[in-house]
Formats: sequence, C-alpha cells, structure tokens
Amino acid sequence: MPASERVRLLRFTFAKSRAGLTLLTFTMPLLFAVGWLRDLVVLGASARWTLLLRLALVLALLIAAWLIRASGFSRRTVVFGILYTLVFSVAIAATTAIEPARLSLTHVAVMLMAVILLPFALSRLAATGIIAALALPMCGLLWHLGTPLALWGAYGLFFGAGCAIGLTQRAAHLGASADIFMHRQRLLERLHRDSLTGTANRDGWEARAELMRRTHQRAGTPLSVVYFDLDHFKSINDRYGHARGDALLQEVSTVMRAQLRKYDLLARIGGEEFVALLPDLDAAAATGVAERIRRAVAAIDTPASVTISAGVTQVRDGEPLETTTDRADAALLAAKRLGRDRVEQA
Ligand SMILES: Nc1nc2c(ncn2[C@@H]2O[C@H](COP(=O)(O)OP(=O)(O)OP(=O)(O)O)[C@@H](O)[C@H]2O)c(=O)[nH]1
Repeated sequence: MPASERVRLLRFTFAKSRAGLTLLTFTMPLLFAVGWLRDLVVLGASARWTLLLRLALVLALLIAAWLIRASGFSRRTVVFGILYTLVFSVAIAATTAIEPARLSLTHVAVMLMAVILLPFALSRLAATGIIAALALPMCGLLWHLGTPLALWGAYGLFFGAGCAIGLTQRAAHLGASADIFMHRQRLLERLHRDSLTGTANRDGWEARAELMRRTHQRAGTPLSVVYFDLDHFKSINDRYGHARGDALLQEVSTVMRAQLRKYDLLARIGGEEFVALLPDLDAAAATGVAERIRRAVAAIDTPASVTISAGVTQVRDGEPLETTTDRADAALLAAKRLGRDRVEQA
C-alpha cells in the first residue's frame, strides 16, 4: 500500500476510534464510584463523610474526563490528560482505606502503573486503549490483593476485558469500513485519471482545479493556466496508425510531466488536448514553462515527429475558472493561427 494511502487510512481509523476510547475514559471513575457506593451500603452512616468526599472526587473526575473529551484530542488533551492522571492518582491514594504504615512496595508500584497507564487510556490508539482497559483494573486487583476488595479488582478486570473485546470488535468493524473507504478512494482516483496517459482526465481536472483556484485567490498568490494541443495530430494518426498515435500521446504526457513540478495539475481534457494549472506562477513565468514543454516535445526522438501549440493566461482576481480557460483556449487558437509550434500569451 503506498505511503499516502496508509496515512489516509490511519487518519480514518483514528477519527473513528475516538468514541470507544472516550467511553473508556469515563468508565474508570464510574468503576470506582460503583466500588465506593458499595462501601456506603456496607459501612453505613459511620463513613458518610469519607464516602461523600469520594463521590465528590468521582464527580470532579467525570468533569475532567468531559473536559478532555471536549478538548478534541489536541495538544490541550495532553495537558488535561496529565492533570486528570494526577487527580485520579491522588483520589485513589486519598480515599483508599489503607493506612500509610501498611503501604507496601506493591501499592507504590501499582499507583505508578496507574499513573503511567491512564494517558494510554486517553490515547487515540485502539491497541493502547485495550492495554489500559485490562491493566488498570489489574492495578485495582493488585492494590486490594488479600482483602475482600480484590473482588472489585476482579470485577474491573472482567469489565476491562469486556471493553477490550468491544474495542477489538470495533477495530474489526473499522477494518471492514476502512476497506470500503480505501476501495472508494481508489475508484475515485481511477475515475479521475486518464487511462491512456495516466494524467488527470476532465473529471479529475474539474474536481481539483476549482479548489486550487479558490486556495490561490484566498492566499493572493498567482495561478496560471496553459492549454496545449498537438499540431496536425490527425495526419500522424493517418500516416502511422492509431496505435502509434496513442504511444505518442503517452510520450508527450511523460515529457510534459517531467517539465512540471509535483504540485502542478496536468490533465488530458480532449483527444490531443492537455491543460496545466501552475500554482505560484504569473503569466510570464508560465509562458516560460510552456515554451520549455514546446521545445521538449519537439525534441522527442520519433519517426512521427510532433509539435505542440500552447495558450497561456493568468487567473485574474475573482473571475470564474471558466473565463480563464476560455482565454487560454483563445490564446491557443491564436498560436494555431500564427503557424503552430508556438506559445501565445493572453
Ligand atoms: N491516437 C489517438 N488519436 C486521437 C485520440 N483522441 C483523438 N485523437 C485524434 O486526434 C485528431 C485530432 O484532429 P484535429 O482536431 O483535426 O486536430 P489536428 O489534426 O491535431 O490539427 P490541429 O489541432 O489544427 O493542429 C483526430 O484525428 C482524432 O482522431 C486518442 O486517444 N488516440
């Protein structure tokens, strides 16, 4: 798969996997809330204030999770993620009924693990989300090991496994929709490409040219259009045959591409008619490019010698693209009238 496709696929996957991971972000405080509510039932009124404090913390964590969600996974997410992790860890430490004297190395290690893993739970990657979904409840289990509360850790693990399975299924579903997405992209690319020369076709031109015009108008940078037409191509077809004509069209488009920059748009919009859209070039500079192409085409080493005529114009402020292309076409006709194998500027 080409690199550009892979990047597009990754972007698509990231965009789609956000929802599941956001759910995970909210799940963790809710899990703790369930555990603490259970304490309220078991311990009764004697621990009311501690439990109220815990519930207030859960509320704060939910608000923090909401803020993280609202920040839209930008750079701010990282800052919120770190704050969230800190508050979360302090909340665990402050409200877990373990006296400082009983704190063991395991507890410290578990807390560190929780601190390290939470940002992963917030990350966009499904894989790290799954790790966090399983590892965080595992932290809870280890934390309470040897006490009845370990049951809650086990429950969390069970719940985390559910999350992980959900995420895996979602990933599989995403894989299928990504396939459809890529298929659609390839189809669209094929529809916009001229099968003979590999350049854009008329649909491809129409899909991209107007967008480029708007971008350049907004940026206030020059943009030029060049119309090309092979001279007396009919006689070449008649003399050497259609297949040789086809091969010549391919050679000409290769020569043109070699003279253009990567971001110039080249399209075959008719039988032996090409158009190029040249960003950041005014009419004079575009004429220079067209002249270079004219010379390169004339130099193609073939028995069926071919020349090309061109009409150049610059996009004027606020005018529709059609007006510009009409002007370039008129300049091309002038080049034909003046004897062909030449470039005219309008
Ligand atoms: N081999 C080949 N020929 C094509 C293709 N598309 C169009 N043509 C031919 O291109 C020729 C164009 O002829 P005209 O429009 O008369 O233009 P011309 O002979 O190039 O003359 P000028 O443009 O006036 O210099 C026709 O003979 C078409 O059959 C194609 O895809 N392959």
